[in-house]
Amino acid sequence: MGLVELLKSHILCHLIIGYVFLASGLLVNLLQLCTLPLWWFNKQLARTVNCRLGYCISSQGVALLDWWSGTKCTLYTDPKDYPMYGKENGIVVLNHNFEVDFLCGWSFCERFGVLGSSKVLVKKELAYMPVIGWMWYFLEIVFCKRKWEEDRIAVAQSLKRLRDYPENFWFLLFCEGTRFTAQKHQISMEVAEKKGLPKLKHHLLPRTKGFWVTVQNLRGSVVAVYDSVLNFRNNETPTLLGILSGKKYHADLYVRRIPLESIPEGEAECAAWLHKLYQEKDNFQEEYIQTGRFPGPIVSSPQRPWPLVNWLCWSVLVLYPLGVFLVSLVSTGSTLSILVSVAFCSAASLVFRWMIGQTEISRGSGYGNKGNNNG
Ligand SMILES: CCCCC/C=C\C/C=C\CCCCCCCC(=O)SCCNC(=O)CCNC(=O)[C@H](O)C(C)(C)COP(=O)(O)OP(=O)(O)OC[C@H]1O[C@@H](n2cnc3c(N)ncnc32)[C@H](O)[C@@H]1OP(=O)(O)O
Ligand SMILES: CCCCCCCCCCCCCCCCCC(=O)OC[C@@H](O)COP(=O)(O)O
Repeated sequence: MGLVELLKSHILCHLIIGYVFLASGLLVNLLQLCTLPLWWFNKQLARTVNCRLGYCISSQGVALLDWWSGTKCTLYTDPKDYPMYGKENGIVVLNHNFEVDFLCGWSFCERFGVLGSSKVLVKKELAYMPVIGWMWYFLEIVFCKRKWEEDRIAVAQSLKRLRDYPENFWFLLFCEGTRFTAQKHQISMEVAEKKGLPKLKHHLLPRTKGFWVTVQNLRGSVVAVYDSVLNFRNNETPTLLGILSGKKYHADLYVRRIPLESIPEGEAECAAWLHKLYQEKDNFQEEYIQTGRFPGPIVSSPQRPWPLVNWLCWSVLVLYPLGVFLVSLVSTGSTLSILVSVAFCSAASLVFRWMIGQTEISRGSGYGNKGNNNG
């Protein structure tokens, strides 16, 4: 292991990265709070400002993936569709097998200039997470309880609000509703069998209501569905802790652009369309596993330097006062103030570790497990 690798895997580096993320993130949350009065005077300006502020947080995740761990993300897509990416609103339908799929998603959003404005249908539990969850309130992210009876009105209302959004956005949908595990897969295939649907090998059976309600409510504002399939080379299953330790992975993403007008309007027809899409996605995954590649050509989608620049700026901004504080603490501080500072740092480290834990499939919810549809 080289010196740089050793350094990247050192806990002190992780603590510094965690501190920069939490301190800058909470500062940005505070700035977002300050934009509240602006919503009354100029809603569109408030939204644009919040997109920029949100970028300050989510691009740190991209910097971690692209620049710190050096993970490569390769795009397979039709070159004819490529110029449209980032220039129109799209619904992204992605498989949900990996703990860092959201980071790869963010990385592609960044490359196409839609990171600050990117949206997702996300479980309500994540709304309470400091920094990310609080940022999402101001970005008008759509939250769901994964209980259709309670979600149907609220989700439709949140979606309707996005119709006049001033920035181009990608709306991410994990139609499987939860991360892939062997047990959830087995149970969802029992449901598929009962419904007379073909079995899927690499996906859970998609939940169709969220997709239908999204397509219905964003019609006219969203132009296309981006059917996306993500996998990692060498059968790797990357983790956020691995990325934090500087481990390099290689992601491959296949994107297929499907015009929204080709999707049926009726609920049953739309559900059937989605089930067919998942059978095709399953075939693409099988092809990847057999051949190590997705169909179609590789299109170069270069990284931009802005996530790194943003990260360095925030690091200077929050590490400098920390340094000054630590020097004065050591030189003039009482034992009590040193103890209080140590306790505070330990609590912040625990919060950071807890946030990372939210990405871990082994700590995932029981939703989709037997007798626990909504756990
Ligand atoms: C590549 C570019 C990427 C771009 C990235 C862009 C943006 C990035 C932005 C942010 C990144 C951050 C990422 C954060 C990640 C976190 C994401 C999540 O939180 S995923 C979880 C939340 N999302 C969803 O659940 C979406 C999918 N779910 C739905 O659509 C649901 O329908 C619902 C609207 C949530 C409602 O949930 P409910 O449980 O009530 O579902 P249903 O009514 O659909 O369920 C009943 C239905 O399902 C059948 N059933 C029962 N058991 C199962 C089972 N195990 N598997 C499948 N189906 C099952 C049951 O028979 C019912 O069937 P029917 O509909 O016929 O009645
Ligand atoms: C410098 C930059 C540092 C960045 C460090 C980032 C620190 C930690 C940030 C955590 C951010 C987490 C935000 C997204 C969490 C995504 C978790 C996820 O994918 O949710 C799963 C749900 O879909 C389904 O849940 P399950 O039913 O599978 O359970």
